[in-house]
Amino acid sequence: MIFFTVLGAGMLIYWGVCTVLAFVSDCDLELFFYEKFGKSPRRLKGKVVFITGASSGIGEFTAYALAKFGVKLALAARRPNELLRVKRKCLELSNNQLSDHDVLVVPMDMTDFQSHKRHFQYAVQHFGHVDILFNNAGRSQRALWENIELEVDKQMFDLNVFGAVNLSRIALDHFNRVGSGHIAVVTSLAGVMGVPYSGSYCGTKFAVHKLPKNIHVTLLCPGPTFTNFLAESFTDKPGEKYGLQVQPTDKRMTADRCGYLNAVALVNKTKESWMAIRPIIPLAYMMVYFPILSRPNYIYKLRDSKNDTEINKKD
Ligand SMILES: NC(=O)c1ccc[n+]([C@@H]2O[C@H](COP(=O)([O-])OP(=O)(O)OC[C@H]3O[C@@H](n4cnc5c(N)ncnc54)[C@H](O)[C@@H]3O)[C@@H](O)[C@H]2O)c1
Repeated sequence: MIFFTVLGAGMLIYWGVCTVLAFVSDCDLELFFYEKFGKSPRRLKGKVVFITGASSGIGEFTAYALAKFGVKLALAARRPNELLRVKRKCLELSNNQLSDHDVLVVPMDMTDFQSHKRHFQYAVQHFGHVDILFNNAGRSQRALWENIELEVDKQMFDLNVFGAVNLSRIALDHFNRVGSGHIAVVTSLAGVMGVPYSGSYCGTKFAVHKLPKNIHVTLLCPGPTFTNFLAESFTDKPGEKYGLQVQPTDKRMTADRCGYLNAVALVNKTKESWMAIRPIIPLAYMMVYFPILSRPNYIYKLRDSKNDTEINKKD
């Protein structure tokens, strides 16, 4: 009995501290601690990181955050010109820590699974090895779940889930051979708690939270971030893009800040890190610790049972 009382009190204190700190910080308690007192991303200098979706948004800014600390990079995405632009900026930001040879451009489509091995091997041959695979390429969605055509679900799972799964298996084979390695996956807070109008997207993000963990895996869960995300989002129809540009007045984390927090999470090898502007993190803590709050059915039931009582009273 005493054991459970102490355990309960401990959990309440932990939850309280997390929630209070989350109101003053833009990330979860563990990442908040590591940013202040943990290892600096400087320690990643000389490591090789393979980043997918490096041509824009979170992938691009994570590449910049790492380049500033002298991390060697394989930049993968579909558009070679955009990757070359990111490469030039990485070299500039590295302040002479990186040479042209240290930033490799790898044009590839994540849904062309047959090509994954060839592209990953290209980076391995170029650098001699890869230390970290940073699975980031992905697209969101804006659509009412009941209207989504199955083809859209399939395309989304191909990109957000099977692309990362297939490439991670190839990387794992390499990591097993060289005896070390680290896989990171940019999922989302939408993989921690459901968000409206993004049914299949949440499904893809929850799915990658369940990757097997026989190697160190870091799950990175950003909330809303300034990127091309909404412009590129799937809708309910195959081939359509949502096409909404985020506005400077929108409340979102900058991709620059998100990229830096990703670098902190990588060097400190966190298991799961959340990052978002206030007050999304305390909300996430509440949803995770009190999941009943995220079940609208429960609220409806409460309302219905109140109505029933009132009807019964009238009867
Ligand atoms: N922006 C947000 O608010 C937000 C929030 C949570 C999670 N995320 C996640 O962050 C990741 C990056 O998204 P972003 O916000 O930077 O969006 P973005 O559209 O700016 O970047 C997506 C990147 O993925 C690449 N990509 C898309 N399809 C590809 C394909 N078939 N093959 C290879 N590369 C492909 C794009 O070229 C681009 O480089 C995604 O996994 C997304 O789910 C974003």
